[in-house]
Amino acid sequence: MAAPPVDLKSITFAYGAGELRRAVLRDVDLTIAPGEIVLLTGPSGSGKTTLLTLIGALRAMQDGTARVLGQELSGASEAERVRLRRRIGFIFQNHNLLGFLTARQNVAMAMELDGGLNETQRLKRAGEMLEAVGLADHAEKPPSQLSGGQRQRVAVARALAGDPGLILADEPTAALDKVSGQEVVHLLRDLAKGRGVPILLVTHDPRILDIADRIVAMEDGRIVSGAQEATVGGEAA
Ligand SMILES: Nc1ncnc2c1ncn2[C@@H]1O[C@H](COP(=O)(O)OP(=O)(O)OP(=O)(O)O)[C@@H](O)[C@H]1O
Repeated sequence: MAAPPVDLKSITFAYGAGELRRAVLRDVDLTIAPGEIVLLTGPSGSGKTTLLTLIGALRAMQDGTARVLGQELSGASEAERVRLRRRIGFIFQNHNLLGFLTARQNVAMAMELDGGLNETQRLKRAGEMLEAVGLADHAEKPPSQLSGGQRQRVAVARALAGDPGLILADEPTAALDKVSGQEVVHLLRDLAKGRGVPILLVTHDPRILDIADRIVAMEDGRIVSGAQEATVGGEAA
């Protein structure tokens, strides 16, 4: 069986030092299987975003071991973390598109670090990705001329454009109405499933739980349900 793209063991993390030190993750174990879509839920402050940023190599680990796309994060250098980040597609609540670039240029930018393509090829591939998210007619517009749902679809296209091994999404529907939010996550699910890319998505939004293969619930820095992947073809864990 292929190695899991995400394999966390005994992750413990605290912010602050000395008397201000506060544990926000306690002994977290989590495995995500190839192609699996996992939703991470739980009350505000339970540690979801902190866990996502550790997996995304956006902050340094403290205790425990985390293997993400084959890279061990415990003791990893900044250069190793940067290399890993380039292999991950990130989607955030407020889309993080650059206002002075068109939708197509925003998507193409995600491929700049992947030296394999020249600019013409990147812009062509960006156009194909925008078509895949239903925005072929909007490719030359800046984000300010797009609706919230359209912007988030550009963010989906951008996250997938670099052929990532993993997608990490933090509240991608928080700023969207029900219909736009569902459209965005269904699109994300279909594109990721078609490519076999696993997704870890943090959400408070009960309207999108149906896209999940598994729902992981956190409370006060611990996973309280869903830590084990479902056994494919066997009984669920
Ligand atoms: N940079 C930081 N410095 C200090 N404390 C932090 C920092 N970031 C988060 N925290 C605290 O850590 C705890 C966990 O935060 P985190 O953002 O991981 O939770 P969350 O489950 O994602 O919450 P939400 O659903 O509100 O986004 C919270 O109590 C938060 O106040």
